[in-house]
Amino acid sequence: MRTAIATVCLSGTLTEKIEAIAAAQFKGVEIFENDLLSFNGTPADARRLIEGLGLETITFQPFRDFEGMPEPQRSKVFARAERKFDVMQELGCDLLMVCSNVSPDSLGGIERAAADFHELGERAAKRGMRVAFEALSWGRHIHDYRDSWEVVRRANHPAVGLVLDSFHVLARGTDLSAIRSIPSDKIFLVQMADAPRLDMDYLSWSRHYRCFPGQGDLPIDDFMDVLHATGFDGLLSLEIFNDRFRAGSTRSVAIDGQRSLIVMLDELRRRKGAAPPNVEALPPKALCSGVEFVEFAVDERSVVGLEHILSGLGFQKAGLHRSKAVTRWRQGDINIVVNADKEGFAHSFNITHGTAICALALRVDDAPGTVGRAGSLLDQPFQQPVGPGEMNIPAVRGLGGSLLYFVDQKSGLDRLWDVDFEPIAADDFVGAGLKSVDHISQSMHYEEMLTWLLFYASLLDVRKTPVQAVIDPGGVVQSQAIETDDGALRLILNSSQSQRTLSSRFLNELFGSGIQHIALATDDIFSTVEKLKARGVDLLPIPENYYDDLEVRTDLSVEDVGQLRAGNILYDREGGAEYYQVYTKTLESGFFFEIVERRGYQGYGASNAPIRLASQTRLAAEATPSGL
Ligand SMILES: O=C(O)c1ccc(O)c(O)c1
Ligand SMILES: [Mg+2]
Repeated sequence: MRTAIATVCLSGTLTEKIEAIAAAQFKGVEIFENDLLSFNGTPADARRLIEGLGLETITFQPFRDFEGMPEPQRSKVFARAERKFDVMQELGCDLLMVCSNVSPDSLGGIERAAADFHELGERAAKRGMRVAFEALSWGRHIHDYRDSWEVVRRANHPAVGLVLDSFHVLARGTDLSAIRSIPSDKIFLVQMADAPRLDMDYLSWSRHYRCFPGQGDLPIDDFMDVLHATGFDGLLSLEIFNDRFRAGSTRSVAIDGQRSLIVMLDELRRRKGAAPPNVEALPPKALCSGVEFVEFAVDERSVVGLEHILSGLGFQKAGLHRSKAVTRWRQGDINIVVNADKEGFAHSFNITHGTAICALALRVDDAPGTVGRAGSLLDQPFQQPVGPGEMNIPAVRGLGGSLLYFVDQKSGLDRLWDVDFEPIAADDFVGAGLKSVDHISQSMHYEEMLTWLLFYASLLDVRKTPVQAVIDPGGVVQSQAIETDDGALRLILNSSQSQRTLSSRFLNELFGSGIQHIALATDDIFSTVEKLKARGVDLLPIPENYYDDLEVRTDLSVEDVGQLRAGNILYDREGGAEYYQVYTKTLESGFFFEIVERRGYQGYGASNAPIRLASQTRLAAEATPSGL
């Protein structure tokens, strides 16, 4: 299998795209015609650029509106093809990709199209070239791979082959079984693209929403299984048209592409017990059983405020780091590390971002295996010097330059609290009933959302939930959860295109993407809220109207609603399952805590989010001097 990526996937100029593609360790590239037309140099210059970086141009595309044209257009189309062969010769590319005709002038008929392709094959072969035919899902006469294959079959020419594009095949829900009987040597190119499930016309869906395999909802694995059944071992290339990719980081999107292919082929290997040659076997996805700790980077000033909040929430100072200005705060199964050291990663993070979460540690089944997998997925490993006798906890770089640590039992990494910390005796410790980290909510730039989705989903054994649009007073926030089947790990990714949402404002405050809030779980929200109040914790006030509505919307008694109202507790229900949420007021840095109680409930209270966001926005406006 030779993998490649189309230049159309990436932002930037042709030069930037080619450099990013080479840096992401691709060996092949599809040159999208517009990238060549806008390149300030000859095709031979482009060839030097491409080949100079060790890349090969696997195809030049698209050649449009070719088959089934009546005269005089037909002759013109062939003349145009000859000109493109000239360009390809200079470019060093031997495969022209032709997509099915969309012109209203084109005539239907498989036989007519096959005759056109036979002639094009003759012309290509004379120059040592080949042509490959793709059925666009919105093609005028040909929009089904079974028809494009019939055209190729009847063209009956060694220089004429088929393109299978997973988007066009899967978007239409075409039966995949016919792929099994296509001779693999007639499949000249496979283009891979996933997409979210959207109800819209094929063209708009394809041109704006495609994404890398695994980032969307299409049954990519079914497609790969039938392709595998043909014995296909040829060119497999990513072809993504996506507005976010066009605005995103050229380099990181190229790496995402490579990462998506590595995972997709490894999954194929796992399902089939074998894979096409040259496909590397990865360690399995990490089984994550929870969050071991959350680490805050603070300075001398902010440490006081944070520790005050932590005590208010019922945390106890449980350990002092043996060699650094770092403390462990603990309650139930939750560990919060407060890092005020003047050296090292947390300090640098604090200088750049202010008081913020600089690291997250996950409990996994096999920490060395997880970092091994991360390495194969082109994640960025992280190392910093450790003190004598201290534990070296493996980590990779995560969102916004923060760290993601992995702790396991197998390697003894879970002994870190005894090894690295001097315990502080707990005398009269009474917590607030907080048990575990329920979920962690991260805000990021809109263009990065698919990057981090893939980052987590490629490394960890998690599933993603459908994207929700949440209404903030300043705009719409896209929100997506990534979770383990048992809910031991729940991460929320948030992003918005508006600059005025709290999510975007947090990014500005933090100077980057990061964790905006952590939800902690209790088994008794009412008792926890009582304890927090007694400790003077300021909770986010919720408007009266919300509780009035709860009285009529649910069958909760007036007393029940009164209790919710008194505690500023939000409530949601899914069938018989119930969810309770309460929020601390937002800290200076834009960060806040949430406390939740789940009674069989699996969601995140999406219907309450606009109420909470409006309250937070109102409070933020009151706190900001008007400037008048
Ligand atoms: O959107 C298009 O026109 C287009 C062009 C070339 C392709 O390979 C494709 O899948 C779509
Ligand atoms: Mg295509």
